[in-house]
Amino acid sequence: MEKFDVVIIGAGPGGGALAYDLKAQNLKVAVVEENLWGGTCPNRGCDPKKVLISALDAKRHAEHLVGKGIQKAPEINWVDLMKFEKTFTDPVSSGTKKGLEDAGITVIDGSVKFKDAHTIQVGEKQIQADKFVIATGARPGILEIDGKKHFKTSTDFLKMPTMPKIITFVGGGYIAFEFAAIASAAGAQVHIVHHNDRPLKAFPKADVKRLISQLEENGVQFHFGVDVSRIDKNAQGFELVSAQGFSLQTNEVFCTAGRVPNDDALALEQAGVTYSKRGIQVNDHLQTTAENIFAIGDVVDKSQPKLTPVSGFEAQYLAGYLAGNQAAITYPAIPTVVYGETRLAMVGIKASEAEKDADQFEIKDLDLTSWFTYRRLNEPLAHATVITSRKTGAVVGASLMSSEADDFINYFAMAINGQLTPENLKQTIFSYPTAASDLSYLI
Ligand SMILES: Cc1cc2nc3c(=O)[nH]c(=O)nc-3n(C[C@H](O)[C@H](O)[C@H](O)COP(=O)(O)OP(=O)(O)OC[C@H]3O[C@@H](n4cnc5c(N)ncnc54)[C@H](O)[C@@H]3O)c2cc1C
Ligand SMILES: NC(=O)c1ccc[n+]([C@@H]2O[C@H](COP(=O)([O-])OP(=O)(O)OC[C@H]3O[C@@H](n4cnc5c(N)ncnc54)[C@H](O)[C@@H]3O)[C@@H](O)[C@H]2O)c1
Repeated sequence: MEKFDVVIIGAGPGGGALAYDLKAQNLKVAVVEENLWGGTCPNRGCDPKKVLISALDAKRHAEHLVGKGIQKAPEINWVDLMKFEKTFTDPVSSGTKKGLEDAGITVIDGSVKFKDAHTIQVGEKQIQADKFVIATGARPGILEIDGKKHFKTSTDFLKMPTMPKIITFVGGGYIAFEFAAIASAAGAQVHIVHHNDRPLKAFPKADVKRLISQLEENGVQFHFGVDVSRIDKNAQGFELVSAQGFSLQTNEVFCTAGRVPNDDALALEQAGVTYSKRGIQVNDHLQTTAENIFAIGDVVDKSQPKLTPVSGFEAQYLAGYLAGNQAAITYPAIPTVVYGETRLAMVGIKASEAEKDADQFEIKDLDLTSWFTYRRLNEPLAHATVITSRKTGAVVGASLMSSEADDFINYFAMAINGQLTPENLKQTIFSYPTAASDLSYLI
């Protein structure tokens, strides 16, 4: 039976990064992957999504400048866009696997099941290790309703050969908002059906309201307070039905009501690892309830957002811990972004929390549409909410909305993590005219 120092289960951004770090410590490392090497982000998540966002950007930027130097806005050709997207996704799996192999890491294809805390089964093979790291990520969740087999998922959307005339997303989270923006820019009639009145719940209510208005102006239709209970197939496509009498006809329906951790097929009971529908339970060393088994990334039950750089941060932490650094994991302020024509980005303390402690925090709420940075693009929506500490002057939180907010939020993340004050910022010269050169007017 083959034996390793560490076996990593799952070759996504978390597992992949950890494998290189542990190999650099001269450990005998193997990675097991059951699907595409590279995991969700580069194959069926962030990266292909952002390729589609590039086409949306080109169209919307041009639209805003029609009559201001641009003659006509371009149209998105979905078939060509998909071909372009494939040039990014097609090489990922083989390239990732080869990269690991070339670094001297053992790569094994197959699904893992634990036999005990030191042994796994992969196909016919049993493999032993001193330590295991579970980095199996998450998969699209499917609502338990009649006709659920008709649901398509985010993975299907990102390889959809043609854009349907009418497209519906059930569940108003990151994926629904991002794909709705893409699909409507590509010419589809788009619906988002959400079970309550609070989509994108983690983001500030006022910002989400602005985003909804913008999407509505682009033709997206929202249906709030609707619990879809059945999907019926018919000649035109599908009918979505609720017990309260809601009915909607669509050509395709996507379940975008959250993702579920891949912790249920690993036979974790055999290894003494505690897990639930929320993910694998870990302590502040990312150690599971089995002493020699750790977990990182989207498969972990945690309060931090489940994002690629968070999986990478945990991989980096765990490599340090296994090398002997005993400190508990502490997360920096984590920026999160909803992509679309206007990005909605936030980091640090939210305005809703700061409002409760007005003695401690100052909140600036600014419409930026008339600022040079956004007026030159004739952007319809540019907004910033910035929260600073009254005591130190340091920035502690921000939420930003603009076509540049996905990049711009990173300056705020650095300012928060570095506890930068306006005085510190004055010591930096930013290139001008850029969004960053507006920083001193915002903080
Ligand atoms: C549509 C979409 C868009 C997204 N956009 C963004 C974004 O813009 N920015 C961002 O930061 N994040 C984004 N995310 C989230 C991001 O993709 C994840 O947070 C990230 O991929 C998590 O990395 P991971 O390594 O923890 O897990 P994953 O990337 O999911 O990798 C886990 C791997 O484990 C494998 N595996 C599972 N079970 C087993 C088993 N039993 N045996 C062997 N292998 C197994 C899987 O096949 C997979 O390859 C997006 C996700 C989706 C779906
Ligand atoms: N830009 C990014 O960073 C990005 C983009 C896409 C995905 N992701 C990651 O993937 C995760 C999953 O994305 P997602 O959009 O599927 O999930 P999500 O958790 O962001 O949103 C799911 C939404 O569905 C709603 N919902 C739940 N049950 C429902 C029902 N029965 N009917 C209608 N609505 C229902 C929830 O209230 C929630 O608002 C994200 O949380 C994030 O971790 C990140």
